[in-house]
Formats: sequence, C-alpha cells, structure tokens
Amino acid sequence: MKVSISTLEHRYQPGMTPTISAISHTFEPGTLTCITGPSGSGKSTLLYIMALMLTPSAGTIQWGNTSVQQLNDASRSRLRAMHAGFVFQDAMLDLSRTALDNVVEAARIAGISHNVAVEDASRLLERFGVAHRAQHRPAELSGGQAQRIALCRALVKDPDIIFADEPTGNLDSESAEIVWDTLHQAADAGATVIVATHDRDRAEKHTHHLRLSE
Ligand SMILES: Nc1ncnc2c1ncn2[C@@H]1O[C@H](COP(=O)(O)OP(=O)(O)OP(=O)(O)O)[C@@H](O)[C@H]1O
Repeated sequence: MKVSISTLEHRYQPGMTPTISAISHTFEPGTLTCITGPSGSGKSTLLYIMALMLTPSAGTIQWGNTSVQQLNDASRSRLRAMHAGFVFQDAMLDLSRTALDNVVEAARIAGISHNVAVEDASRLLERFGVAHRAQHRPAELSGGQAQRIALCRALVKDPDIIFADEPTGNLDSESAEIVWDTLHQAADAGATVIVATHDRDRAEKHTHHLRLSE
C-alpha cells in the first residue's frame, strides 16, 4: 500500500521550532526506503506520524487512497492493526506475555482466528530460530531474540506497510543481517517498507533513500 505524505510539519510544543518541516514524499509498494539524518533530525517523529501513532501539526498523510487524518482514533487503530507492522528499536514486547503470545496477539488484533494465529506465529518463530523460546517472557530473552520476536509480531499479519525504527541498533551483526534480509524480502513480496536508520553506508546502497537535515 502506497504511503504519501505532503508538507508534513510537527512541533512538539506550540511556538517551538518544528521538529520536522515541509516534508513531502511517496513510499511505493515493493520498495524499502531508508530514512537517514543526524540524531534529532526527526526520523522517529516522522515514522510515528506516518504510522498514525502521532498526529502532525500540519500536512497530510495518505495510506493508499485514504486520507488518514480525516479518520477518528478508532478507525486509525483499526487501519494500523489491519495493514501495518511496526518494529521498534528496543523490541517493545508486552512483558506480561510469552514470546509466542506477543506474536499471536498481534494477529488476533488484525482479525485472524486463534488457531490460525498460533499456527502462523509458531511458523514465524521457527523461521527466525526462536521457537525454543516460545514460552519464555521478554525478560528472559536476549536482545537479538527479542528483536526477532518483534519482527515476527510485525510480520504475522502479512502487513502492507512495515515501519521500522532503528531495528538493528542493538543487535550483533548476524541478527542485524537477519533483520535486514527479512525487511528486503517483505519489500520484494510487495510491502511498503520504511526504515529509520543511522546506518548511512547501508542506506547509500538503497535506491530509495529519504534524507532529513537538522
Ligand atoms: N515527546 C517529545 N516531546 C518533545 N520533544 C521531543 C519529543 N520526542 C522527540 N522530541 C524532540 O524532537 C527531536 C527529534 O527527535 P526524533 O527522536 O524524532 O529524532 P531522531 O532523528 O529519530 O533522533 P535519533 O537518531 O537520535 O533517534 C529531538 O530534538 C527530540 O528531542
């Protein structure tokens, strides 16, 4: 699903200098776009706005042909649950649930039946080499394992859009490669993949690259 933003601006406080200003861009299905920029340039802010977790001060956001700022909170939540997966830098798993249940829950919220959700979630945990940690809670997982579970949680609903905020920032190189490979595969399969990253070298290799300035 295409994500288009037009003249987006965001101020965290009225009267403050905008954190992001006049950003317009279209992210196409089947592509992986890296958003880069110095620390504080607004990469996370932009991602949170596009993922409908933060309302911009001005500008428009479209998912496909839907102007999302015209929707109420419930409709936005539904749209996000159905169509988007988000990978945070620190996994941000639900600490009260097992690894498997974190993934199952995301599928359930997207409307997938319990049995299918458990099957799909188990298959993903197997694929990412963390099936043996399925019944463990996040506090018992390593950073790399937690991030793989977070990736499973984002992928389980086969999302049209994947947002990832520094998804490999805390990972060893082997786990980081798995995350990047997976994000590329999702784009190759038709998803719109948008990744905020400090990894300029990697981003330079991508045809799709949005640079924010300070
Ligand atoms: N909730 C908030 N309230 C006020 N200011 C905020 C808030 N969140 C972020 N900011 C400020 O907005 C600016 C952009 O932050 P953001 O996290 O989007 O940048 P970033 O490019 O992702 O940074 P980094 O690369 O360090 O993660 C920073 O100056 C930050 O201090």
